Amino acid sequence: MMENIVTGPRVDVEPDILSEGCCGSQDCENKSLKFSDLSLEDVRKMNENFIKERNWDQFHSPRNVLLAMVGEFGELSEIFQWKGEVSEGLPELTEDERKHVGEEISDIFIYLVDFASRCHIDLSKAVIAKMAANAKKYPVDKAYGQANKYTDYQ
Ligand SMILES: Nc1ccn([C@H]2C[C@H](O)[C@@H](COP(=O)(O)OP(=O)(O)OP(=O)(O)O)O2)c(=O)n1
Repeated sequence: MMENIVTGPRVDVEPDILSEGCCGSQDCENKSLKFSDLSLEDVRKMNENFIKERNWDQFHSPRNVLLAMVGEFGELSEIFQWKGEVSEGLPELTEDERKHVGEEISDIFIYLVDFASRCHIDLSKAVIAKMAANAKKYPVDKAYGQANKYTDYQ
């Protein structure tokens, strides 16, 4: 068992976080929308270790990582294609499909963090800055209850 999945050299073990509380499955009583605690920097470091151990830096140019991420969006879309509208919590999907969604969004997220890092963009700062910009562009008094583009009320 590994002491620290973030700073340790390997990440291919069962991390403790997986045994803590709700798995998010449809049968689980705790359908909380809260995520378990994990920082973007933790993900970046874990993935950096994963890539370095395999000598894969040579393949992970920003362009290659971006294309890999787009490919994973395609795989995610395949789960939903031809199904019609799907409600929050995905009750229309089977348990296997729901698990598959979790895997594909994780691939997308892992590639996104890698992409940001390869572009030398601090993703945590960029997200906070963008959310602040969004709040300015979409003031509550003007945007409340309507989904128009901000340019409609400028
Ligand atoms: N050169 C690579 C290959 C894989 N990965 C990591 C990032 C993704 O999280 C995951 C992607 O692995 P696969 O390409 O095997 O894709 P899937 O896991 O989606 O498998 P499949 O395409 O069979 O569904 O592994 C990576 O960082 N760099």
